[in-house]
Order: sequence, then structure tokens, then C-alpha cells
Amino acid sequence: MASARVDLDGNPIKAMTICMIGAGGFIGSHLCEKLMAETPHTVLAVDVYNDKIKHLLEPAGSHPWSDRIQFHRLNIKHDSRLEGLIKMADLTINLAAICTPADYNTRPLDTIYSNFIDALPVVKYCSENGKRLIHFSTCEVYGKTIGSFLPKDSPLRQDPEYYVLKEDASPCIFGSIEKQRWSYACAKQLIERLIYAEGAENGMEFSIVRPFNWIGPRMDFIPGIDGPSEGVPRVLACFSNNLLRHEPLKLVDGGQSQRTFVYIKDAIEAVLLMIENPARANGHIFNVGNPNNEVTVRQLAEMMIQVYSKVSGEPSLEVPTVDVSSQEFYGVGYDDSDKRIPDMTIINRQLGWNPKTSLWDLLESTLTYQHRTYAEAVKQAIAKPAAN
Ligand SMILES: NC(=O)c1ccc[n+]([C@@H]2O[C@H](COP(=O)([O-])OP(=O)(O)OC[C@H]3O[C@@H](n4cnc5c(N)ncnc54)[C@H](O)[C@@H]3O)[C@@H](O)[C@H]2O)c1
Ligand SMILES: O=C(O)[C@H]1O[C@H](OP(=O)(O)OP(=O)(O)OC[C@H]2O[C@@H](n3ccc(=O)[nH]c3=O)[C@H](O)[C@@H]2O)[C@H](O)[C@@H](O)[C@@H]1O
Repeated sequence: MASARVDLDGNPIKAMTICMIGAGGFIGSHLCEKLMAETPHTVLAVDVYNDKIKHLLEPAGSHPWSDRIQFHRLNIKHDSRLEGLIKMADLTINLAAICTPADYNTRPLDTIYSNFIDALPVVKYCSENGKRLIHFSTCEVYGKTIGSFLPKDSPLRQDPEYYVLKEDASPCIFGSIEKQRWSYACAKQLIERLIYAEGAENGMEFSIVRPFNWIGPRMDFIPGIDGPSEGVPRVLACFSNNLLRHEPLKLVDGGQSQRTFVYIKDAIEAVLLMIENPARANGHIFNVGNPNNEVTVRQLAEMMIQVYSKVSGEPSLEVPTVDVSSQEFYGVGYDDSDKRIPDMTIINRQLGWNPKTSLWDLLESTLTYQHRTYAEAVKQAIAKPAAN
């Protein structure tokens, strides 16, 4: 298999060893799956958890890829084994981060440490050892759009110049320091600048990924089932939880913010292209999203209600949504990105990548997974207090 695979320039792809930090998370689990099923590469999977990749690791020795994936349970905050693993690998991919908005304003120190301080040694070891790095940043580094500062009735708000987000041209616009929501975006921006500087001054080979709301199976957790009851995951899991419990979906500040959602499986194709085409990917920052899948959060809720009813066979909710203030939902210091449309010029030009899956289709496969995985457990959790 290894000799048959070629890169975008027709050159054979050599098997490589990848140190993947944060491999046990949502994106990491899909990337590990793809690398095991379709490539000859070896993964040194680093994380504090491995629940989401257990199906790739166990039973030990039973999969065709078993000798190509090793799990290393370690916390990169304080573990001297990290440098050795980076040295053993040809490429390091750093996914480790605190990346749920409910944490940014309530745990700003942990957020800044996780997204900046803890990533520093990874960058340093890659630079010092001449290793290539693919670092996961975020579309949140763009912050708010320029258009959001124009008067509400300004025709310029319709002009893409004022809202499309371009890696090499758009500014990064954050709220004031009291709006601690931006602690995450600001930490990610500074680590991007540091990586860029390592490339410019020391010749480090790097690519930076800015994901735009990647969603799909295994994203985050369902509160009270496979995560804390009081935990607040990202919107897909929040709305899935409401649907599973037959509760109205909560629209923060009326659900007026806009997002573009991309299917995780489409997005992983883009990451694989970066991994296997270093000459085209090195030195670039890549938006990875689906500009065709834009909705307001209210529209997302409405679509998820329809799709869930279809895949579960249950009737739609009588009271489908309820408005909630951001202060009540997230606490003091929350703020929001108004709109996120990725410009696709760079990823198209360098890697020829385009997303394929419509929002309806990706919600259908994701909510089928949510229903199959959680409906019974939620039913039992709801029934339990009554039984006691
Ligand atoms: N999912 C998205 O749409 C999205 C969007 C923008 C940016 N990102 C970025 O992509 C990356 C991965 O996101 P995800 O959605 O898979 O999140 P995730 O929370 O599912 O995965 C992150 C993983 O990193 C691990 N981790 C965190 N700190 C660690 C530490 N100190 N040591 C070892 N492991 C640690 C966690 O245990 C977790 O498994 C993050 O950097 C995130 O900021 C994701
Ligand atoms: O996924 C991304 O690209 C990035 O954006 C996310 O940020 P955000 O899109 O604001 O987070 P979500 O939790 O997915 O929320 C999306 C929108 O839904 C709203 N929301 C969320 C949950 C809910 O129950 N109801 C609700 O209306 C939020 O206020 C926000 O406007 C996270 O910061 C990161 O995972 C990531 O860096």
C-alpha cells in the first residue's frame, strides 16, 4: 500500500512517524482513524484521556494497524517524556487545548496557560530538533468582523470585504480585557505569532490550521452521561443534549450569531493533505471551513430539531427553543463572534481542498450517531430519580 500512494505532485509518499498531542480528543480521534485506515504512517498518540480512540487501541494487537499506533498517557504541562517523543517523530501535530467557550471567561487562567504556555515547549522542541509542526489554532483569532462595527443599516455590511476572513489580510479584532471570552483567541494568536517567528528567524517548518466550527460524532460530551452534569460543551453537544432530553434548545442572546459548519470528515481530508504535502503546506496558515454552510444559531437549532425528529422517529418538541441571556448561560465576561465566513483561496491554491458535505447531510449522520450512542443512556438517567 505504501508504495502506491503519491502526493499532489506525483511523488511517492514515505511512511512517517507522527507525534499527535491531543490525539484523544474530537479532532484527534478522527485523524487517528483516518491515518490508521488509509495510510502507512505511525502515530504516537499523546493525551491524558483515550476513551475516544479506545476502538483503535483495543483489543491490543487485534487490528491491522495495531503496530502503528501507541498511546502515551501524559500531561504536556509537566512531563519530561514529551521531548523524546517529538524527537522520535518526523512530524508533530499539536491539538491539545482548552477549547470550549464556557471555559474562556470562567477559567481564563487555565485557558491562557493551556493555549499559550503549555504549547511553548512543543514549539521549542520542534524548532531545536529540526522537526516539522502542524499547530491547531482557531478561526476565533479573527474575533469580530469589521462589518459588525458599521451602522446596522449600512449597505457595506453586505460587502464581503467587510466580513470574509482572510488568513493574510484580515485583522484580529477582540473585545476589551473585561470580556474574558477573548482570553482563548488572544492566547492562540500569540502562539501563532511565535510559531511564525520561529519559521522566519530559525527556519522551523510549520503549518497553522484555523478550524471553522468542525462538527461531527464524538464532539465534546453529553452532560451527565459522559461528562459532568453541570458542564457546558460546544453548541452541537448542547443542542444534542436538549434534543435527547426533549427539552427546548437554548438560544444565547436570541441565536443571532452566524457560523459556518464543516463536517469533521471533510476537514480531516484537508489535514491529511497538509501532512502528506509538506512542500505545499509549510509556512502557511490555513482556514479550514465550509463557506456554503452558513446559518444563524437559531437556524441551526431549527434544522437540528427537524433532523433529529427524522432520525429518531420522535415528534418535534412543542416548545422548540427558548431565549437565554449570555450572562445567564455563560456568566460575566462572555462576548461573541458575530459571523465567520472563511476565505478559501489559500487552501484551494496550495492543496486543492474543498468541503463536500451540506449542513443537512452532516447533521443527519451526526444526529443518527448521537441518537444511537446516547438515547438509551439519557432515558435511563431521566428515569432514575423517579425510580428512587
Ligand atoms: N473542533 C473545532 O471545530 C475546533 C475549532 C477551532 C479550533 N480547534 C482547535 O483544535 C484543537 C482540537 O480541538 P478538539 O475539538 O479536538 O478539542 P478536544 O477538547 O476534543 O481535544 C483536545 C484534546 O487535548 C487533550 N489535552 C488538553 N490539554 C492537554 C495536556 N496538557 N496534555 C495532554 N493532553 C491534553 C484533551 O484531553 C483532549 O483530548 C484545539 O487546539 C482547538 O483549539 C477546534
Ligand atoms: O469551533 C470553532 O471554530 C471555534 O469556535 C468555538 O466557538 P463558538 O463557535 O462560539 O462555540 P460554540 O459553543 O460552538 O457556539 C456557537 C454559537 O452558539 C451559541 N450557543 C451555544 C450553546 C447553546 O446551547 N446555545 C447557543 O445559542 C453560542 O453563544 C455561539 O453563538 C470554540 O471557541 C472553539 O471550539 C473553536 O475554536
